[in-house]
Amino acid sequence: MISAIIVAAGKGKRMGLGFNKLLAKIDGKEIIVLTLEKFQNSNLIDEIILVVSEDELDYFRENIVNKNGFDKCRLVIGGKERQNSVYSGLKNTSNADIVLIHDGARPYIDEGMINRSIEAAREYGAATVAVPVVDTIKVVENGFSVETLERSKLYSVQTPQSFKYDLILKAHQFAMENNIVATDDTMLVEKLGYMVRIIEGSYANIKITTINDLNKR
Ligand SMILES: Nc1ccn([C@@H]2O[C@H](COP(=O)(O)OP(=O)(O)OP(=O)(O)O)[C@@H](O)[C@H]2O)c(=O)n1
Ligand SMILES: C[C@](O)(CO)[C@H](O)COP(=O)(O)O
Repeated sequence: MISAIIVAAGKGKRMGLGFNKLLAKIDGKEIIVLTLEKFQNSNLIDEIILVVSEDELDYFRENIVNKNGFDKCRLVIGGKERQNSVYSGLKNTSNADIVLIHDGARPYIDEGMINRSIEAAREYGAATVAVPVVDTIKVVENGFSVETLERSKLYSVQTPQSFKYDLILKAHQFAMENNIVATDDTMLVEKLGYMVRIIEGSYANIKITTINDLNKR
């Protein structure tokens, strides 16, 4: 069983629309619909766990899932932080052996990334799509550069992030027991001492975060 956990329970504060940015439309379709279509149409994905906020559950059920015929999709309620939402999704999969965890805010993923993610999770246990950074990255303290990192070793990490189910569940449980907070899920697996495979993402696979991202392709 291959489950896709799509996290969509955020508030979109940096977008500043006053509502969930995933309901903003690009070319006439909600961002979350563009994302869900990719997984609904994949013949490798058996179920979609869509994680939403409690106050938006009914809206998403009627206007996103039912209206668009996403029959692979089950809705669950997320939490305060992205990490809590992912864990809620993990606890509601149906006997998954592989899970893909994906930001609802990344609508421009393609079938190749989904397929590579599944293959890599099977082979390595943990994987993430990523792209080599193109800017020079510096460590800054008090407004001054204190270190310039070696660019050839730096990657910008995206989603899907894919895992053997038992491993990512153990990693989230370890994080809760040890108050570990992470901005992505592969970091939690690394905290358990496991290696994470880096697989090819795309510079088009942006996370829609601020208003300027709405016009990017
Ligand atoms: N408590 C949360 C926070 C975020 N997310 C989801 O995680 C993805 C990546 O998070 P981000 O881009 O930061 O979305 P927001 O948290 O909504 O943005 P902001 O930080 O600007 O409020 C998004 O699809 C978002 O809906 C979630 O499911 N639950
Ligand atoms: C998971 C992620 O998309 C990897 O780049 C990113 O860390 C999410 O960050 P956010 O602040 O929760 O959007």
